[in-house]
Amino acid sequence: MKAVTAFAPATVANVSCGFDILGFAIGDMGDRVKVSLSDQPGLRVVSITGDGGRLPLEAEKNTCTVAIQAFLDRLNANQGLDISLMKGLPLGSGMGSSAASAAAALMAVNELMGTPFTKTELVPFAMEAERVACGAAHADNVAPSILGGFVLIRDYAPLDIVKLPVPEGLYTTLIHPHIELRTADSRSVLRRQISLQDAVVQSGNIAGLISALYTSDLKLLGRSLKDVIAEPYRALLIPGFYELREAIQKAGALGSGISGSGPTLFVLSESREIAAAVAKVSEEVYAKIGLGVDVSVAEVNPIGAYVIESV
Ligand SMILES: Nc1ncnc2c1ncn2[C@@H]1O[C@H](COP(=O)(O)OP(=O)(O)OP(=O)(O)O)[C@@H](O)[C@H]1O
Ligand SMILES: N[C@@H](CCO)C(=O)O
Repeated sequence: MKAVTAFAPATVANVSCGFDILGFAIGDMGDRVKVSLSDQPGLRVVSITGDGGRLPLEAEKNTCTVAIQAFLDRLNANQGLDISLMKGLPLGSGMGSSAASAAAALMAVNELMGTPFTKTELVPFAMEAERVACGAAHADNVAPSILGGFVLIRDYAPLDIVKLPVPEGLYTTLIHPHIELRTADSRSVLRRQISLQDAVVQSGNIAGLISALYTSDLKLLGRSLKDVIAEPYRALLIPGFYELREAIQKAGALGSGISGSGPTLFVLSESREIAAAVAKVSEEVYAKIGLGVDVSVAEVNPIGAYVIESV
């Protein structure tokens, strides 16, 4: 039976000031999904590795199968499919774990079915998976995971996705303290209303960030990494957040923020050396706090999801 395997990378959603509307794909860590044609009707998750046995096998709960079901529904198709998921990302980390599974699954099934959709057209199917994973159909992880690079979701109704330029010489340090934060939980601490003053501050920073990407002005990019909407509430859920931020600034970073809904922090730097220095001070801060941490340095992933093998 024909089978296709695809990969989709980790993502940094929000990029500080762009709550639910900005994200970028990062590095070469991600999830792999194999989708095989089957004689049996319906969708089956036949195996999951790398998740410590924690992810659901039920088709209506796993983000791979939820996304594929939305894809098949749009085609009015009811092809039986077997799905194998190889998790490469930690759950509840803020690195777009649920999104990477959905994005890889869609790349694979799209290839298997003769590529009826463009990459951009796959995004709404992956958003349905996010709705199941965290209660909100946000696109700022799934869109960059599928498309690569920096992506703006200008509007959700109707969906308007804009690919943004990736400036050269940008390095990201990802700091993942060993706690787990469910996106649904870190969305529940947010305020439903914001003040006019905060709206003005946030708009200025989003505009600054977009401008910085087009002009490759890395200092402006760093200055624009400010979030007055989500970070003040989510920072309280991340041990050592303010201490870490101070150490990061002293190490010479351009700026930093919470990756997606946390607990991972992303830090942007203009050289690999500074990004490595940020990694070192982060390990020191967490050693002092007594909490384990994984730290890595990566560049923006410009490609996004891709097909690895079609047999
Ligand atoms: N294939 C899957 N991969 C990952 N998570 C999945 C998958 N299928 C279902 N889920 C559910 O999604 C939730 C994990 O998503 P969550 O949004 O908390 O983490 P994340 O994707 O790493 O974070 P973030 O969206 O902040 O980047 C878990 O509750 C998990 O059960
Ligand atoms: N924009 C989403 C991203 C989750 O990774 C949030 O901040 O809740």
